[in-house]
Amino acid sequence: MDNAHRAMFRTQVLTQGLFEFDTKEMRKLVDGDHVEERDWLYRLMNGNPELFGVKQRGDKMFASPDYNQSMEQQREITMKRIMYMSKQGTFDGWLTLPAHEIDLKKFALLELCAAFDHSLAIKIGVHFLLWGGAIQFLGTKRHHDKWLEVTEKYLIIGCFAMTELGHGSNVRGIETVTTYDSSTEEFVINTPCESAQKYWIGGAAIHATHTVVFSQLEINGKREGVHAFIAQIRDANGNVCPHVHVADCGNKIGLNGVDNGRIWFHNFRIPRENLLNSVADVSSAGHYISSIKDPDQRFAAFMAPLVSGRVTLGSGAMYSTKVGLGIAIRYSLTRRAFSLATNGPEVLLLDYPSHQRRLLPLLAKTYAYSFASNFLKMLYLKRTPESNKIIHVYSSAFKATLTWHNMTTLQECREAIGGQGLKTENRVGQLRSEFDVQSTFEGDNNVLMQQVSKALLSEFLSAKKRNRPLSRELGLEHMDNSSPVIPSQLTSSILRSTQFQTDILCLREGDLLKRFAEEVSHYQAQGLGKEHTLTVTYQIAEDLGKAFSDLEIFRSFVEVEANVSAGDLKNILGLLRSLYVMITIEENVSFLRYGYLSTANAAAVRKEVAKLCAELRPHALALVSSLGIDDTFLSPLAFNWIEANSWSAV
Ligand SMILES: Cc1cc2nc3c(=O)[nH]c(=O)nc-3n(C[C@H](O)[C@H](O)[C@H](O)COP(=O)(O)OP(=O)(O)OC[C@H]3O[C@@H](n4cnc5c(N)ncnc54)[C@H](O)[C@@H]3O)c2cc1C
Repeated sequence: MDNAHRAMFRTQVLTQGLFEFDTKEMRKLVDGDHVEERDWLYRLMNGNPELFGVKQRGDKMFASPDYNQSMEQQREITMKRIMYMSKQGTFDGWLTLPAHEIDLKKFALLELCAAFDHSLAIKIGVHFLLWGGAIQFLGTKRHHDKWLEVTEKYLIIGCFAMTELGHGSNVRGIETVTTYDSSTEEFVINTPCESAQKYWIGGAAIHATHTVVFSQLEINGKREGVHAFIAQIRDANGNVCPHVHVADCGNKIGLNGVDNGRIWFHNFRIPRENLLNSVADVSSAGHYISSIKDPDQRFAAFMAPLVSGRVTLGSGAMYSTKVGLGIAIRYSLTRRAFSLATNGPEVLLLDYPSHQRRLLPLLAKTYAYSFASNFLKMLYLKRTPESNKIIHVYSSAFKATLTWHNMTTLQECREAIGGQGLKTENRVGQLRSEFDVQSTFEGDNNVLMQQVSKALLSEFLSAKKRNRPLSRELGLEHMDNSSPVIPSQLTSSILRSTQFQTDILCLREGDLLKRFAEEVSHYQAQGLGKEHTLTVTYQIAEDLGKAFSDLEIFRSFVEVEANVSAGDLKNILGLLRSLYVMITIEENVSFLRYGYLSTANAAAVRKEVAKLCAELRPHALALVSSLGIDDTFLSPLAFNWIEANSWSAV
């Protein structure tokens, strides 16, 4: 490489800002916890070049799966990586230590796995969080003693069979049926029709030896609703057990390292003890017993294992978003295109205001969403039986918002790096395919958002009926006061104030919740049933779900900032928060639709977005360096891409 090119990579990447903040301190805020353990896992992966695809490109090393391998090869190497990580102690204590000691570490390491490869994270997640979580949350001592340790050591491999061909989001509608035979004290599981075949079950096609089967329980001809059972589907030699049929779901648009499969059961018998019985049990004589009498509450209790999955999907999505932004923003600091004057130097991509507008708001959102995801993990960690409903609302809203953001960001990053985005080596486009599935699994995003609005409505109506204050846990207490008033003329300093930002987001949420309640009551007065009413009011419900999510994400940002003392770090956080709020307002038409902003004020917000982007531009490199992604997980495009593409490197 000639000297001119060398200088290009040295000087442009080191563009200095007006002030400098401590990138290590920022990383601690973004990661939230277990920074050293995350670095330990980076070292573990980078230390096994063959298994983790670590290769030299130019003057740097990069670790990445080879997505050009066949589906079979990708599955095999994913399993090998897991077994290697297991041997190195990565999963020690994941199911046997008390939750408050291990959960955050578990989540931290899963985030790292997601940044390396989604299949790796999902395959581990299915085994530990879905299968293992079902045993933990739905089982009792007899199941914990028998299954948790062997699961943690990978002596068995678990999967989670909930979805069927005919029913996904509507779990209550599943058709697999389990009856009880008191003469042998066994349950008998059956797939009564083709739409009842279990579908998409991660691990079922090849590796899983055991599964949790979700099924309708029928006792003495009476349907007791969905229950969960343990079933061994393969023997120690990997042969499928009698009375079970398994088929492969085949190639997917991404996530081919996970062996998703289909399962049918034909008079498949399991011992009575295999019913996961923390919620309900069947006596040896065949009597159904449950301390939860309300079928709705009983069903909700069976959905508990899905919550931890939702918590980690959001945080894992943020990690792959950071990889995309790390690559695209670093590239935009070294790549030039066109000059603004004849014979003038070509302009760096990130010096174009339009390029800043494409990437920097996504970066600000990623900071905001990372703080929100850390908040959610703490909420989950401190859970009590009473807080389950609240966690369900937050995890649903954040899972949807964060995974949607992940897709938008990866697509924008793929376009921002131009033609290089097509090269699998550059990761961004591939990550987009690998993570696409997140918006529909572990709760379809649209369905989850409906549940958020429903929960807010039910809290609002219940508080009104009982004449009590609105829930602080859901952050609705602001509605007990009069609605905030937005200044008629918004200046830059007002727009950047936390007071204005709080007011506008609260105004929107409060107003939408009241409008939603009014619309629902209007339709009910016309004689429409409760469920039907909720389907025709979907537009306002959709706006409300987003409003709740945006406000709570903003609040988690403010909380992080409050714990940082005055100085450069706080200054940069202030800019990021303001950009997060401005872009949220700019992108959501609801602020104009319902009149929370005048058109003049909406124009002021738009101008502020551009101003904030320009102010953040000098900090772009420091901001992506603080995201906690090891250089090896980026791609040659993020560094010296000329060297990596030189003739000598071919
Ligand atoms: C790669 C992969 C791995 C998976 N792994 C597992 C696994 O290990 N175990 C497991 O049990 N499952 C697994 N799943 C299944 C996954 O959880 C389901 O795909 C998901 O729950 C959605 O169900 P569905 O595909 O039947 O879609 P549906 O629920 O039928 O949804 C289809 C569409 O209808 C919309 N819709 C649904 N209900 C409503 C409504 N009330 N109002 C308006 N619109 C609605 C949805 O928004 C969606 O756009 C996996 C799926 C994939 C693709």
